[in-house]
Amino acid sequence: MTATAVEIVPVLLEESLPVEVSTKLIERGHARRMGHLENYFALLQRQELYTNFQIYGEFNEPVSDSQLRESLREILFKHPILAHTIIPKDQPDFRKWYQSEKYLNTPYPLHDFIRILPELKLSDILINKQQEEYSDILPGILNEFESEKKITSSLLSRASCLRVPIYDPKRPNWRLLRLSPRQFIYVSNHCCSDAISGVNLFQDIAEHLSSSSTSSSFPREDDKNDNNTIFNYNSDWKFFNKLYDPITDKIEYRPKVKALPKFACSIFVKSYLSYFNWNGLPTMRVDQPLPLLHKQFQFQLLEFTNEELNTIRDKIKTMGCTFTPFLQACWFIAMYKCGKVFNLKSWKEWAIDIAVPSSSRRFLIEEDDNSLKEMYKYGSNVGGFHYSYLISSFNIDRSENDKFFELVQYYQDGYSKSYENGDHLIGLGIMMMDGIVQRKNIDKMIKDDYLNQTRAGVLFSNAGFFPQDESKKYHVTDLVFNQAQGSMKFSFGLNIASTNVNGLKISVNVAEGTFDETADFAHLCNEFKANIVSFGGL
Ligand SMILES: CC(=O)SCCNC(=O)CCNC(=O)[C@H](O)C(C)(C)COP(=O)(O)OP(=O)(O)OC[C@H]1O[C@@H](n2cnc3c(N)ncnc32)[C@H](O)[C@@H]1OP(=O)(O)O
Repeated sequence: MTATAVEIVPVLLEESLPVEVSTKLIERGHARRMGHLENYFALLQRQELYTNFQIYGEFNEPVSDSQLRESLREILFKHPILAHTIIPKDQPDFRKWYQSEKYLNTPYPLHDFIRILPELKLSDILINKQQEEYSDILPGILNEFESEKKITSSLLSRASCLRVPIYDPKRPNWRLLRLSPRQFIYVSNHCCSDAISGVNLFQDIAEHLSSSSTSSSFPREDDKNDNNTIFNYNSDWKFFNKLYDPITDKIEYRPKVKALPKFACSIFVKSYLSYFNWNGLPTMRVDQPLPLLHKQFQFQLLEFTNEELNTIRDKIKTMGCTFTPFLQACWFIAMYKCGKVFNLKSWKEWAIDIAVPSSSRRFLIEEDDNSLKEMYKYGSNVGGFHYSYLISSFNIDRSENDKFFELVQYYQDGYSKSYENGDHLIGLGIMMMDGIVQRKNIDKMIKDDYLNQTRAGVLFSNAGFFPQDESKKYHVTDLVFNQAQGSMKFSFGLNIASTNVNGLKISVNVAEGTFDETADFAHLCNEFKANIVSFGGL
């Protein structure tokens, strides 16, 4: 990196507390500064680089507003990270401030504070009750749902444009959208939340409703029992657990110096020897007018029943593999065979990059029980690797089962190694290194890296398999995970989740301009589906 003005401006240490954060709140563990990873997701919002991710969740039974309110009350006391908001820097127009040259040219090694909200009402959570704020987008989503009564590609496409503002003094960084008495969409701007958190919220609501007795564990003061209030901090603060320490305090994301040459090589391959989406539009900020934002990605939802999922799971298990590398191989072969993605004549196009996010909770070291994993079940607790794969290795026909599973095994080995050798954390860990945090403005670094760039490969995000106990009075019957890449430089996005009730759901998206015709994207998705059917033993 070259020397820039960023390096010579003295580090600004914000020693004084913002007015919204008292020492009392900090002592109670109800306010603290964000960690490096939490700050990364906050900067994606303040620099307008990412819209949201969603988890569509369906319950077997209707869930009323009052059931929802009571469940959230219990869950939020236990997991106060769900009740947080971020406190902006003390600037009159703080949104402009975060995008000003002055801010962007100053390193801020101390990140902004989060604190538990002073009060939370169900109407702060339910988008349906925020008609005014969402007037441009909500009617379209609800009308779309009314006509189909189920989750569809075009509904996901609309939902991918929802925004959840950060730095809201009254509302947290997530919302619920009620589609019907049983069907909801969890929408998060990714601040202190990830796909697993969204799934956990649905599962915890079902768990609470299945087990709830008539008396609450957290009695309310009578006058607050207004059918809307979830909590009031002043009267309820004793019920809240402490906010956990940022996961980056528990897990070392920062790479060892000896890992850096390999990382530099991989950047070289990604930059000079890889697939680039020259036809697509360059990446842009996400604060675009809605019609333009809506057009940026095309979506397709692929569905497999639970019986089909079981067959696939059995087949890949007998081959000694897990699900993600299997799907990954099916996808790349489809990209190759559809004939419309790779420019096979270019001497520079050898590889394509793939980023696979993972839950970094796997790296938490439990002392005596599972309490740490339980504590961190909500949060932006992710890692992931970002590799390049040889395009020529994808040339496999559906008749070549052995060759196919050799490729899956190769990916599988890569996964296993990445959990041990630090590859899983290095991409995010680089921006947490002291030399960078102390000397650079991270917002600027990421913004410059993400914006106005040609898109490249694939963001392959598998939230996982979430088995449900169908004997429980309330349980989750369906999950769909969806997001658009925003300014993250990927042309293709796959977001995956499954249950043992309604099976496997894969939301695939492609950036505008990648294909000349809509039919080409449909063809790619059909190839992908046909590969899953064929190699999955269906
Ligand atoms: C907006 C955002 O939040 S982005 C981040 C979202 N993504 C995540 O959080 C990623 C969470 N997932 C993980 O961390 C995963 O471990 C990965 C993606 C790194 C690797 O996945 P895998 O190697 O497929 O599986 P993993 O070892 O976790 O799987 C456990 C089991 O579930 C199976 N499985 C995993 N995903 C699925 C699925 N979608 N459907 C069915 N079964 C699945 C595996 O095959 C494996 O089965 P087995 O125990 O019978 O062998």
